[in-house]
Amino acid sequence: MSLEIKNVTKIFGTSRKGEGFTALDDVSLSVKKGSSFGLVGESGSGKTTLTKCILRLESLTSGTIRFEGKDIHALSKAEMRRVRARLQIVFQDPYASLNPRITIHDIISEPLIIHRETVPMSSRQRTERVEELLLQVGLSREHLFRYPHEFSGGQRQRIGIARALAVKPEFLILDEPTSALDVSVQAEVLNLLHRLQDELGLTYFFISHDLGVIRYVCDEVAVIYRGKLVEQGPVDDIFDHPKDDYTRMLLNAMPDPDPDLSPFRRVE
Ligand SMILES: Nc1ncnc2c1ncn2[C@@H]1O[C@H](COP(=O)(O)OP(=O)(O)OP(=O)(O)O)[C@@H](O)[C@H]1O
Repeated sequence: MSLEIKNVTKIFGTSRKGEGFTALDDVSLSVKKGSSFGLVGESGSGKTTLTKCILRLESLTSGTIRFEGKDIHALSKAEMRRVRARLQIVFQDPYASLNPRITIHDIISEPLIIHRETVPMSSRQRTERVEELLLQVGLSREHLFRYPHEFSGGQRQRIGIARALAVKPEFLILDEPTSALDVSVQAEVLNLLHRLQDELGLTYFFISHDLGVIRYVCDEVAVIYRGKLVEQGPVDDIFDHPKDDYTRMLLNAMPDPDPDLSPFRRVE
């Protein structure tokens, strides 16, 4: 198993009297190596909190999170640094997540510099790696020394993906990676993610409030509502035979439940 989350509870602002806000309530899920696991839920349901707990940016109130068998919240700082190199994140907003003042070369090089102990490289090797990554995500060498404002939203998200792949991670957290993009551009980025998963054997933890995207990308899905997982299982089972009222409500609110009519058709 790549990622195993067991009975995770996160309570914010616990006082001595034990009061607080329960953002995650006894959440358990497992992500198989090489699969795409979708986490779907409306705004405020706890998706970001769970991501932060996986990345150890938030502590847990109780429960465990294991990445490749290692208890993330029990690792030393040095061990956690090594885990972080294998577990990267692509952020929702490709406009906000790229520093406008530095070149694409420097943006994509950043993780290679941060993780230089784990992945030692000369500056020449770094530039070669950045060039290779640009080609991998459908950009080219001539983009190396340009700045983020010279790119479209879809191209910026490709740069964000290249940055996440720089240190050759096994696991990508994709936090609403296409929700800031136009629908036609979303499909391109999703097709790119599919191709990269096949080529590089990546495992995806895909966060979205968009069920169309989840159905297109994921093998398994968990539905989160007010910090609780209300339903989880293979995507087709959950979409075709939802058991929970909240899942049914989400599916009914979906504008286009027929995947054959979806703009997210896979381009082989
Ligand atoms: N540091 C914090 N202190 C107190 N409450 C918090 C904190 N962080 C998040 N919360 C609360 O936890 C709940 C879950 O928030 P979270 O950001 O995880 O939701 P989300 O599903 O990611 O939403 P969105 O899709 O809007 O990003 C929200 O009610 C939020 O107000």
